[in-house]
Amino acid sequence: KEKVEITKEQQALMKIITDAYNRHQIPQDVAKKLLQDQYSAEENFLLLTEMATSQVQVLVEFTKNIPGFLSLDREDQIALLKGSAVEAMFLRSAQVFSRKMPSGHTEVLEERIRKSGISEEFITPMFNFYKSIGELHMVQEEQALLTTVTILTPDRPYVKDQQAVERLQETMLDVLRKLCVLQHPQEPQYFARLLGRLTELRTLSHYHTEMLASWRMNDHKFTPLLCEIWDV
Ligand SMILES: O=C(NC1CCCCC1)[C@H]([C@@H]1CCCCO1)n1c(-c2ccc(Cl)cc2)nc2cc(F)c(Cl)cc21
Repeated sequence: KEKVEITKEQQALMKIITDAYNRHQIPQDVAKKLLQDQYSAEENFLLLTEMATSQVQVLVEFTKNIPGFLSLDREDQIALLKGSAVEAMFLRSAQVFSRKMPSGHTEVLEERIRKSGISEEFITPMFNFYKSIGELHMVQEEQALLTTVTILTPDRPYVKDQQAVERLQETMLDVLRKLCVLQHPQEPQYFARLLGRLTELRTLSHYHTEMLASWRMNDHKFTPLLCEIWDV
Protein backbone atom coordinates (compact mmCIF):
# COMPACT_ATOMS: atom_id res chain seq x y z
CA LYS A 1 0.00 0.00 0.00
CA GLU A 2 1.90 3.08 -1.21
CA LYS A 3 2.17 5.80 1.47
CA VAL A 4 0.62 9.02 0.10
CA GLU A 5 2.31 12.13 1.42
CA ILE A 6 1.71 15.80 0.63
CA THR A 7 5.08 17.59 0.41
CA LYS A 8 5.84 20.91 2.13
CA GLU A 9 5.65 22.72 -1.23
CA GLN A 10 2.28 21.12 -2.01
CA GLN A 11 1.03 22.08 1.46
CA ALA A 12 2.04 25.71 0.81
CA LEU A 13 0.46 25.66 -2.66
CA MET A 14 -2.82 24.31 -1.23
CA LYS A 15 -2.87 27.00 1.47
CA ILE A 16 -2.32 29.83 -1.04
CA ILE A 17 -5.11 28.55 -3.28
CA THR A 18 -7.60 27.79 -0.49
CA ASP A 19 -7.04 31.15 1.22
CA ALA A 20 -7.48 32.95 -2.11
CA TYR A 21 -10.58 30.90 -2.89
CA ASN A 22 -12.15 31.74 0.48
CA ARG A 23 -11.17 35.43 0.19
CA HIS A 24 -12.61 35.85 -3.27
CA GLN A 25 -16.22 34.88 -2.65
CA ILE A 26 -19.41 36.53 -3.75
CA PRO A 27 -20.00 39.50 -1.39
CA GLN A 28 -23.72 39.36 -0.65
CA ASP A 29 -25.08 35.87 -0.05
CA VAL A 30 -27.37 34.98 -2.96
CA ALA A 31 -28.78 31.96 -1.11
CA LYS A 32 -29.92 34.20 1.75
CA LYS A 33 -31.67 36.54 -0.71
CA LEU A 34 -33.48 33.67 -2.37
CA LEU A 35 -34.56 32.24 0.98
CA GLN A 36 -35.87 35.62 2.13
CA ASP A 37 -38.12 36.48 -0.80
CA GLN A 38 -39.78 35.10 -3.88
CA TYR A 39 -38.78 37.05 -6.99
CA SER A 40 -40.30 37.40 -10.46
CA ALA A 41 -38.58 35.83 -13.47
CA GLU A 42 -37.24 39.29 -14.37
CA GLU A 43 -35.87 39.90 -10.86
CA ASN A 44 -34.31 36.41 -10.74
CA PHE A 45 -32.67 36.96 -14.13
CA LEU A 46 -31.29 40.30 -12.95
CA LEU A 47 -30.01 38.62 -9.76
CA LEU A 48 -28.32 35.92 -11.82
CA THR A 49 -26.64 38.41 -14.19
CA GLU A 50 -25.51 40.58 -11.27
CA MET A 51 -24.13 37.58 -9.35
CA ALA A 52 -22.48 36.11 -12.44
CA THR A 53 -20.89 39.47 -13.32
CA SER A 54 -19.44 39.88 -9.85
CA GLN A 55 -18.32 36.25 -9.87
CA VAL A 56 -16.32 36.79 -13.07
CA GLN A 57 -14.56 39.75 -11.44
CA VAL A 58 -13.86 37.58 -8.38
CA LEU A 59 -12.58 34.78 -10.63
CA VAL A 60 -10.05 37.14 -12.25
CA GLU A 61 -8.72 38.11 -8.80
CA PHE A 62 -8.64 34.44 -7.73
CA THR A 63 -6.57 33.37 -10.77
CA LYS A 64 -3.91 35.97 -9.89
CA ASN A 65 -3.22 33.87 -6.79
CA ILE A 66 -2.73 30.61 -8.68
CA PRO A 67 1.06 30.11 -8.60
CA GLY A 68 2.31 30.18 -12.19
CA PHE A 69 -0.87 31.59 -13.74
CA LEU A 70 0.55 35.09 -14.23
CA SER A 71 3.65 33.58 -15.88
CA LEU A 72 1.46 32.17 -18.67
CA ASP A 73 1.15 34.07 -21.95
CA ARG A 74 -1.27 36.97 -21.30
CA GLU A 75 -3.60 36.06 -24.14
CA ASP A 76 -3.68 32.49 -22.83
CA GLN A 77 -4.64 33.82 -19.37
CA ILE A 78 -7.66 35.56 -21.00
CA ALA A 79 -8.53 32.43 -23.02
CA LEU A 80 -8.50 30.32 -19.83
CA LEU A 81 -10.72 32.80 -17.96
CA LYS A 82 -13.16 33.14 -20.84
CA GLY A 83 -13.21 29.37 -21.36
CA SER A 84 -13.85 28.48 -17.73
CA ALA A 85 -16.11 31.29 -16.46
CA VAL A 86 -19.43 29.50 -17.11
CA GLU A 87 -18.16 26.24 -15.59
CA ALA A 88 -16.82 28.13 -12.56
CA MET A 89 -20.23 29.78 -12.16
CA PHE A 90 -22.11 26.46 -12.19
CA LEU A 91 -19.50 24.88 -9.91
CA ARG A 92 -19.86 27.76 -7.45
CA SER A 93 -23.67 27.56 -7.69
CA ALA A 94 -23.45 23.83 -6.92
CA GLN A 95 -21.17 24.45 -3.95
CA VAL A 96 -23.51 27.16 -2.60
CA PHE A 97 -26.50 24.85 -3.10
CA SER A 98 -24.71 21.96 -1.33
CA ARG A 99 -23.79 24.00 1.76
CA LYS A 100 -25.17 22.64 5.04
CA MET A 101 -28.33 24.67 5.78
CA PRO A 102 -30.92 24.57 8.57
CA SER A 103 -33.45 21.83 7.82
CA GLY A 104 -35.97 22.73 5.15
CA HIS A 105 -33.87 25.58 3.74
CA THR A 106 -32.37 23.56 0.89
CA GLU A 107 -35.86 22.47 -0.18
CA VAL A 108 -37.08 26.09 -0.21
CA LEU A 109 -33.97 27.15 -2.15
CA GLU A 110 -34.50 24.37 -4.69
CA GLU A 111 -38.16 25.35 -5.11
CA ARG A 112 -37.27 29.05 -5.62
CA ILE A 113 -34.69 28.16 -8.26
CA ARG A 114 -37.05 25.72 -10.02
CA LYS A 115 -39.61 28.55 -10.26
CA SER A 116 -37.07 31.29 -11.05
CA GLY A 117 -37.74 31.41 -14.78
CA ILE A 118 -35.40 28.69 -16.04
CA SER A 119 -37.20 26.59 -18.65
CA GLU A 120 -38.22 23.09 -17.51
CA GLU A 121 -35.87 21.06 -19.71
CA PHE A 122 -32.75 22.43 -17.94
CA ILE A 123 -33.96 22.05 -14.35
CA THR A 124 -33.28 18.29 -14.08
CA PRO A 125 -29.73 18.23 -15.49
CA MET A 126 -28.85 21.29 -13.39
CA PHE A 127 -30.09 19.81 -10.10
CA ASN A 128 -28.64 16.39 -10.97
CA PHE A 129 -25.28 18.10 -11.19
CA TYR A 130 -25.83 20.11 -7.98
CA LYS A 131 -26.79 16.97 -6.08
CA SER A 132 -23.86 14.96 -7.47
CA ILE A 133 -21.51 17.70 -6.23
CA GLY A 134 -23.29 17.72 -2.86
CA GLU A 135 -22.87 13.95 -2.45
CA LEU A 136 -19.08 14.38 -2.64
CA HIS A 137 -19.03 16.37 0.62
CA MET A 138 -15.90 18.17 -0.55
CA VAL A 139 -13.74 19.94 2.00
CA GLN A 140 -12.90 23.56 1.13
CA GLU A 141 -9.39 22.64 -0.09
CA GLU A 142 -10.92 20.19 -2.57
CA GLN A 143 -13.43 22.82 -3.74
CA ALA A 144 -10.66 25.38 -4.27
CA LEU A 145 -8.42 22.90 -6.11
CA LEU A 146 -11.30 21.61 -8.26
CA THR A 147 -12.07 25.19 -9.38
CA THR A 148 -8.35 25.72 -10.07
CA VAL A 149 -8.16 22.49 -12.14
CA THR A 150 -11.23 23.67 -14.10
CA ILE A 151 -9.61 27.04 -14.87
CA LEU A 152 -6.37 25.34 -15.94
CA THR A 153 -7.99 23.24 -18.67
CA PRO A 154 -5.45 23.16 -21.54
CA ASP A 155 -7.91 22.52 -24.39
CA ARG A 156 -9.94 25.73 -24.10
CA PRO A 157 -10.49 27.61 -27.40
CA TYR A 158 -7.61 29.91 -28.49
CA VAL A 159 -5.05 28.64 -25.94
CA LYS A 160 -1.67 28.77 -27.76
CA ASP A 161 0.76 27.18 -25.26
CA GLN A 162 -1.32 24.19 -24.11
CA GLN A 163 1.75 22.42 -22.68
CA ALA A 164 2.39 25.26 -20.23
CA VAL A 165 -1.23 25.07 -19.02
CA GLU A 166 -1.04 21.26 -18.85
CA ARG A 167 2.05 21.43 -16.61
CA LEU A 168 0.26 23.78 -14.22
CA GLN A 169 -2.90 21.68 -14.22
CA GLU A 170 -0.91 18.51 -13.54
CA THR A 171 0.72 20.17 -10.52
CA MET A 172 -2.75 20.94 -9.13
CA LEU A 173 -4.13 17.49 -10.04
CA ASP A 174 -1.29 15.82 -8.13
CA VAL A 175 -2.09 17.76 -4.96
CA LEU A 176 -5.84 17.13 -5.40
CA ARG A 177 -5.27 13.40 -5.93
CA LYS A 178 -3.21 13.10 -2.73
CA LEU A 179 -5.73 15.22 -0.79
CA CYS A 180 -8.59 12.96 -1.92
CA VAL A 181 -6.71 9.83 -0.78
CA LEU A 182 -5.98 11.40 2.61
CA GLN A 183 -9.46 12.91 3.11
CA HIS A 184 -11.45 9.87 1.88
CA PRO A 185 -9.32 6.79 2.74
CA GLN A 186 -12.35 4.46 2.60
CA GLU A 187 -13.09 5.54 -0.97
CA PRO A 188 -10.14 4.89 -3.33
CA GLN A 189 -12.33 5.92 -6.30
CA TYR A 190 -13.12 9.35 -4.83
CA PHE A 191 -10.59 11.27 -6.96
CA ALA A 192 -11.94 9.61 -10.15
CA ARG A 193 -15.52 10.51 -9.12
CA LEU A 194 -14.43 14.11 -8.54
CA LEU A 195 -12.92 14.36 -12.03
CA GLY A 196 -16.05 12.74 -13.46
CA ARG A 197 -18.02 15.73 -12.15
CA LEU A 198 -15.91 18.00 -14.41
CA THR A 199 -17.28 16.12 -17.43
CA GLU A 200 -20.86 16.64 -16.16
CA LEU A 201 -19.98 20.31 -15.54
CA ARG A 202 -18.78 20.81 -19.10
CA THR A 203 -21.96 19.23 -20.47
CA LEU A 204 -24.19 21.42 -18.27
CA SER A 205 -22.23 24.51 -19.30
CA HIS A 206 -22.93 23.80 -22.97
CA TYR A 207 -26.62 24.56 -22.20
CA HIS A 208 -26.02 27.94 -20.54
CA THR A 209 -26.68 30.09 -23.64
CA GLU A 210 -30.01 28.31 -24.25
CA MET A 211 -30.83 28.42 -20.51
CA LEU A 212 -30.48 32.20 -20.58
CA ALA A 213 -32.23 32.73 -23.93
CA SER A 214 -35.20 30.59 -22.80
CA TRP A 215 -35.65 32.38 -19.45
CA ARG A 216 -39.43 32.94 -19.15
CA MET A 217 -39.42 36.69 -19.89
CA ASN A 218 -38.89 39.11 -22.78
CA ASP A 219 -35.89 41.29 -23.50
CA HIS A 220 -32.96 39.53 -21.77
CA LYS A 221 -30.47 42.23 -20.76
CA PHE A 222 -26.82 41.41 -20.01
CA THR A 223 -23.94 43.41 -18.57
CA PRO A 224 -21.10 44.26 -21.01
CA LEU A 225 -18.79 41.89 -19.10
CA LEU A 226 -21.25 39.00 -19.46
CA CYS A 227 -21.60 39.73 -23.20
CA GLU A 228 -17.82 39.28 -23.34
CA ILE A 229 -17.74 36.11 -21.27
CA TRP A 230 -21.05 34.42 -22.15
CA ASP A 231 -21.82 33.88 -25.82
CA VAL A 232 -24.92 36.04 -25.63
O1 LIG B 1 -27.27 33.62 -9.05
C1 LIG B 1 -27.09 32.44 -9.22
N1 LIG B 1 -25.93 31.79 -8.99
C2 LIG B 1 -24.74 32.50 -8.51
C3 LIG B 1 -23.80 32.67 -9.70
C4 LIG B 1 -22.46 33.22 -9.25
C5 LIG B 1 -21.84 32.39 -8.13
C6 LIG B 1 -22.79 32.26 -6.95
C7 LIG B 1 -24.13 31.69 -7.37
C8 LIG B 1 -28.17 31.60 -9.85
C9 LIG B 1 -29.56 32.19 -9.83
C10 LIG B 1 -30.09 32.74 -8.54
C11 LIG B 1 -31.51 33.35 -8.85
C12 LIG B 1 -32.42 32.33 -9.42
C13 LIG B 1 -31.78 31.71 -10.62
O2 LIG B 1 -30.46 31.19 -10.27
N2 LIG B 1 -28.14 30.23 -9.34
C14 LIG B 1 -28.13 29.17 -10.18
C15 LIG B 1 -28.15 29.26 -11.64
C16 LIG B 1 -26.98 29.58 -12.32
C17 LIG B 1 -27.00 29.68 -13.71
C18 LIG B 1 -28.19 29.48 -14.40
CL1 LIG B 1 -28.19 29.60 -16.14
C19 LIG B 1 -29.37 29.18 -13.72
C20 LIG B 1 -29.35 29.08 -12.33
N3 LIG B 1 -28.07 28.02 -9.50
C21 LIG B 1 -28.07 28.35 -8.18
C22 LIG B 1 -28.01 27.54 -7.04
C23 LIG B 1 -28.00 28.14 -5.79
F1 LIG B 1 -27.94 27.39 -4.69
C24 LIG B 1 -28.03 29.54 -5.66
CL2 LIG B 1 -28.00 30.23 -4.09
C25 LIG B 1 -28.09 30.36 -6.80
C26 LIG B 1 -28.11 29.76 -8.05
